[in-house]
Parts: sequence; structure tokens; C-alpha cells
Amino acid sequence: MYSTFAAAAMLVRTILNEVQTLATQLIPQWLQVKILSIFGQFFTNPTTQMTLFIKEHANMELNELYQASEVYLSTRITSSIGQLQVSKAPREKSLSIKVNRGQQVLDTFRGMDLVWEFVTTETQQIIVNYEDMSGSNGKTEHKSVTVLNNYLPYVMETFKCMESEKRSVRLYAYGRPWGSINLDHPSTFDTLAMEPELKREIMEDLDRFVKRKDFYRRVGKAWKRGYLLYGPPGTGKSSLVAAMANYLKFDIYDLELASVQGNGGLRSLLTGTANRSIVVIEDIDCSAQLQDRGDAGYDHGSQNQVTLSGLLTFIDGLWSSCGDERIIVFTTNHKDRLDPALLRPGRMDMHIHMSYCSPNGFRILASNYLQIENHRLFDEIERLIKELEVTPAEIAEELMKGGDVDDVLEGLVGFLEKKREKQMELLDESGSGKDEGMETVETGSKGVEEKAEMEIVS
Ligand SMILES: Nc1ncnc2c1ncn2[C@@H]1O[C@H](COP(=O)(O)OP(=O)(O)OP(=O)(O)O)[C@@H](O)[C@H]1O
Ligand SMILES: [Mg+2]
Repeated sequence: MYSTFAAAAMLVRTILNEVQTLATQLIPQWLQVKILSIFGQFFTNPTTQMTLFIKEHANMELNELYQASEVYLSTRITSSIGQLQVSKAPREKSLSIKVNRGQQVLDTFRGMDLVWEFVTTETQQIIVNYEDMSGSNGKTEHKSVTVLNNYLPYVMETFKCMESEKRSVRLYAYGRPWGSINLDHPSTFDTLAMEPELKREIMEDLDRFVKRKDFYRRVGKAWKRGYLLYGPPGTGKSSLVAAMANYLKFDIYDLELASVQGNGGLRSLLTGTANRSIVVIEDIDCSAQLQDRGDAGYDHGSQNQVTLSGLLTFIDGLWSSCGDERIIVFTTNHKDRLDPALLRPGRMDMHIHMSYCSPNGFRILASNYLQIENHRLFDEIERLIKELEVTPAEIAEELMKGGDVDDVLEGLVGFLEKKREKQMELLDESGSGKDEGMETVETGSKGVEEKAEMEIVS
């Protein structure tokens, strides 16, 4: 319950809010500050009202405090709030409830009343008002310090906890601005058909990365990590990215380089991504501009092209000065076609080779799709898999076909045998028997070690 005085103060505050909203739209910022301080003194003495403006973007970058505030306010929804935004995306499991623009949310912190308000101006912003009833006796500064040093960090902390607990990872596809959907990709490290050793190494690398904030600070390096995933189509590169995101609970930004307008566009796009995220650039070899680098310095690219040098400069430079816990992943089907500049030590921290399915990989897929750990046909299937270049995607497709387990596995054997015949025919046609494919069939295997490998570049 508010006292009469508090109710009057509330009215004044409402008037002030109107003035502020108008002021932020029409009047330069330095003048706003002056006007507000005069109004504040005039109307609210001895009560001193303080106002914080939290804009969606600050210096062209996403303002993390804005993001945090939006999430935090959804925890402060009470029956007194008249308007809420309610939505449910097809892939989301629960409703998303947000405070609507223009609505006020009341909060208290260490005996202080705070009033939050979403304001839509030219740029989205949130306003926090709080007042100090003892302003005349010099405690204003004390309360401001509390808000800045304790309350806002508490808002950030609440946001971080909620983010780490959230069950779904968001996938942002490049658009304007980044549009997001919930990533309901079931891929996890458990379901990935990869050599267990490689899987473990990647997970350990990720664990080490997220734990080493202080290390990165101490050695003066940007807290980022780059992975290059290479291998034929259907071997699980995109699935691995989803598994990494699900494992770390990082959001994914899927960047289509072809639609980015020049290095400037790239810069503003990437600075618009949040911390604790993975930026993925798929099929990097297919981006003509990136191969066509020539000797151009990084400022000389055409205005509408993203050059490799622009990209690399960004990776090297911009994330050093802003952004924490960033992961960048490039994928390619043809590592040999990449510009050597991208492969140099220090560019990508790990090169991960995703290759054809191995017997181990098959067992993981069988366990996922059929919930079986063994079967009389396993030996035969594994023998065929060792002889062939067959991708996990091809095997997964066979395992998804309906019927009972025997039917499905017999179908898979048939599929693998047909594939082997085709490969033999191709080899007969090529005649020489000296190409790599012949070697694969004759030796019976490319070697399990070769099928999934990883290099740590630095
Ligand atoms: N290693 C794997 N483990 C589990 N499933 C896999 C694996 N590789 C492929 N799959 C299955 O095949 C589908 C396609 O795989 P994915 O998109 O990850 O391949 P990719 O290597 O990214 O291919 P591309 O080079 O064409 O982008 C996945 O959705 C998944 O069902
Ligand atoms: Mg892919």
C-alpha cells in the first residue's frame, strides 16, 4: 500500500516519465539531462528521482544489460501489470510471457522502490526510475551507488542464471535484424556418431575454454575459440555444431556470408551477436569472394563483398576488444580449397575432420534409432561399413525406415551391398585401380583412426 505522499510522488513520476519520453525523442541528450534535473528538483524536492536509460544498442553493439533487463522483468510480473505479450513459437515447449511496451513494473531492492518501464522510441529502451526520499540529507549518491554496483549486477546475475538453466538453445539466422527460432535440434554429443576419443577431446576442449576466463585475461588474448569442421556432406558437421551449442547452452548465429553487405555489414552483424554464442559460417569454400582474396589489403575489398581478409581481421581484432565467450565455427566440404591464410596456426584453434561412418559410429546410430546394442547382423554390417565410404546421414536414413528391427537392419545390409556394387562398377570403369577409391575397397578400410581425426592447431 502506498501512502498519500507516495501516491503523489507516483503521479509526479508519471508526469516526469511523459516528459522524459518526449525529451528522449525530441531533445539532444545533454539538454535532456539539464531539463530533467531542473524538473526533478522543482517537483520532487526533497524526494530525488533518478533515472537510468537502458538502450537496446550501445555504440552499435547489442547492450547486454537491455537483454538482461527484458528477461529479468519477466520474473517480476504481477497481477498489477495490465498488458503482457504472450506468444508460443511452434518449436517452443512453453509460452513466452513478456511485459508489453509502455507497461510499468515495480520492484524493490534493499528497501528501495524501483519502477521499470519499456519505452519505444526511435531505438528501443528501458527506463528505470528510483527515488530517494532522503535526497536532502546527502544519501542520494549512496542509493545510486547501490543501484549501479548492486542492483544492476543482480539483474545481470539473474539473467545469466536463467540463461544457463534454459532448456532450449536459440538459433539465429541472418536476417535484419537477427531473427531467432528455438533450436530444437536433437543433436547432442550422445547421439553423434563419432569416435568416442574425438568426442571426448572436443568436449574437454569446450570445458577448458569456458573455464578459462582468467587465463585469457591474463595472457591478453580474446576469450574466443575457433573450430574448422571439414569433411564430406552428411558426416555430421552441422550436427556437431548443434551438439556443441546444446552442450554449452550457447545460442547459434548462422551466418550466410553471401547475403552480408561488405566488411562493414559483417562488422555490424557480428557486433550484434550476444556473448556466449557460436557464430557458424557454413560451406566456407563455396563463398567465391573468400577465395578471391588476391593481395588486397583488408580495406580494399569491394564495398559489397566480404573478403577473407575482412573476416580474418574481424576474428583477430574485433572480438579482442568486445565480446566474451565467443566460438566461431567454419564448415567446409573441401579443406584443400581454402585459402591458406585461414589454415595458418592461430586462425582456427582446432581442425576437426568429420568423415565416413565407422563401426563405432554405426553402433551409436543403431542405439539412437533402434534402441539396440547388439544384433546378429551387426558383424556383417560393420564389415561392409569398413569397406565402404558411407556417411552417417545415409545410414541414419536407412535406420529411420519403418518396420521391425530385423527388417530395418536387413534393409541396411541390402543398401550397403548395393553401394559396394556401385563402387566396384565405378572402379572397373575407371580401370586403373590406382585411385583412392580402389585403395579403399582393396584395403577394406580407410582405418578407423583416419575416419575421425582432430588437429589442435594452437
Ligand atoms: N556423425 C553423425 N552422427 C549422427 N547423425 C548424423 C551424423 N552425420 C550425419 N547425421 C545425420 O544426417 C543428417 C545430416 O547431417 P549434417 O547436416 O550434420 O551433415 P553435414 O556434415 O553438415 O553435411 P553438409 O556438408 O551437407 O552440410 C543429420 O541431421 C543427422 O540426422
Ligand atoms: Mg552442414
